[in-house]
Amino acid sequence: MSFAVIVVILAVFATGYYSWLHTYWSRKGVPGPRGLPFLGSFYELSDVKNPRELIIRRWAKQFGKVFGFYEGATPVLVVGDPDMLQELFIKKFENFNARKTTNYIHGDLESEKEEPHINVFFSQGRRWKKLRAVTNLALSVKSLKIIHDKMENCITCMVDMFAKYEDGKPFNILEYFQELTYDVICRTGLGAPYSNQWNNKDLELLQTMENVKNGVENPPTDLIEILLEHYTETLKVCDRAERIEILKIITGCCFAFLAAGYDTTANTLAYTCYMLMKHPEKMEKAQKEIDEICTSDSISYDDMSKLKYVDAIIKETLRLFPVGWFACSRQCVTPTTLGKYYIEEGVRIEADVGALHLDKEVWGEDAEEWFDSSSSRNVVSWIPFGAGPRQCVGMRLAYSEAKTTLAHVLKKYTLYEGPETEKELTYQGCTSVSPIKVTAYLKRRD
Ligand code: HEM
Repeated sequence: MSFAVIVVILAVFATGYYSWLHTYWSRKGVPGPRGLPFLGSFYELSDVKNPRELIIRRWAKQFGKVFGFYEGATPVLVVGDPDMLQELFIKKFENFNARKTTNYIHGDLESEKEEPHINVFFSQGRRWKKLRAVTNLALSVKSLKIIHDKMENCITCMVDMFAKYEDGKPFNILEYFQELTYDVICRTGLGAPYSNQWNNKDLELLQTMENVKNGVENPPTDLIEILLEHYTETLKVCDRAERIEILKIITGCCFAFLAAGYDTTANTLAYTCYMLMKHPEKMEKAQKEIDEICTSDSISYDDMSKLKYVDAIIKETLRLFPVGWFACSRQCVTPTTLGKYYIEEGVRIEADVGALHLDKEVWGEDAEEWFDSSSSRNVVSWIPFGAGPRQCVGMRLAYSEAKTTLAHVLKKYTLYEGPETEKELTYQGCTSVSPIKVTAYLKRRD
């Protein structure tokens, strides 16, 4: 048999096998797009100019609350049904404790001898439990109170820069929030010594790395130091291998904070300001609350915690613009059923956060409106931070940062919509989606 004939036979077999793999969902009676041979919908969902979330929204309209597609040969189930999501995130957490990911890139996600890039976001099983415990500690209320002043300092730096727009010039407020949230993570998380907004090429982390080597003597002032303090006693007595393990855990945490906490919070702030500009009466109500509670120049952690109306508008913004949608996923680690479907190991599940947050059965006929508060009977009908034991560990930091920022901005300025403000937002990004621009105008209040 000639070489060419062997190649043709192999190609036919491979195509047949992959086509059969792509009948996984239809064999279970689940609708959905089959996509391209071999690739499934992988290619379509990786187009930066055509955000993934918009494609999922289109498919949901076509196929309903539960549908399946393929990433290469791997089946992915998209679920917008609250009861099935409750099973996925909470009741059957042990069967679905892994995040949907591509093991080819991230290596062994569970063992203690994993490759170095593993962090709490990607890990699974025992490894995740260990990393999550450390991350919980770093982002506890106690830690947030420790870092509050530094965070507030980054915010006032940003608000000071707004002075150049007091003459009514339009500006892209999203860019400022991106600079801010990056700055906040660098200063409160990674040990950068001062604010470096709009000039952050050289993040001075060397001092922190020295601290990592030596252990810290003074009380901690940022998240790296809080983690180091946690390990101080162990670092004094442990051997080199353990020390390296601890360093890997700390750098993994820092990487996760940076990757997960930067764009998400910046986008949330930009969307909230956009909605406030469209609803000046709600901005006024927020300003009234801020004026009543935040009576001194500085806004303390306790003042921030009392801002109930500001809290409600952020939550409601996250319902309409669920910026962390891409992260709301799981992978099956032990076969089980989900709803009426039997799910094998390795199958990936994504929550259809967009459909869930706009579900008229849950939110009413006017689900697409921006209300003053988000409340629903079902615990998994509002999941901008995910749900269950793997819910976003940075949620409290995100709220505290977003609320303190809004309070400082709105205490000093009124934002308003002008001729260049986007009538409709346009989006970019593939996995995580951001508005391209949010053009704001501001007016000093005093
Ligand atoms: C508005 C801002 C934010 C949103 C909407 C958001 C959303 C999410 C979502 C949806 C998940 C997945 C949850 C799940 O699987 O159930 C997640 C996980 C995570 N987020 Fe956030 N996040 C935000 C801010 C932050 C911040 C500020 C940090 C840290 C500095 C952070 C750190 C993490 C980490 C480490 C995980 C992985 C948790 C785990 O797997 O155990 N996030 N986030």
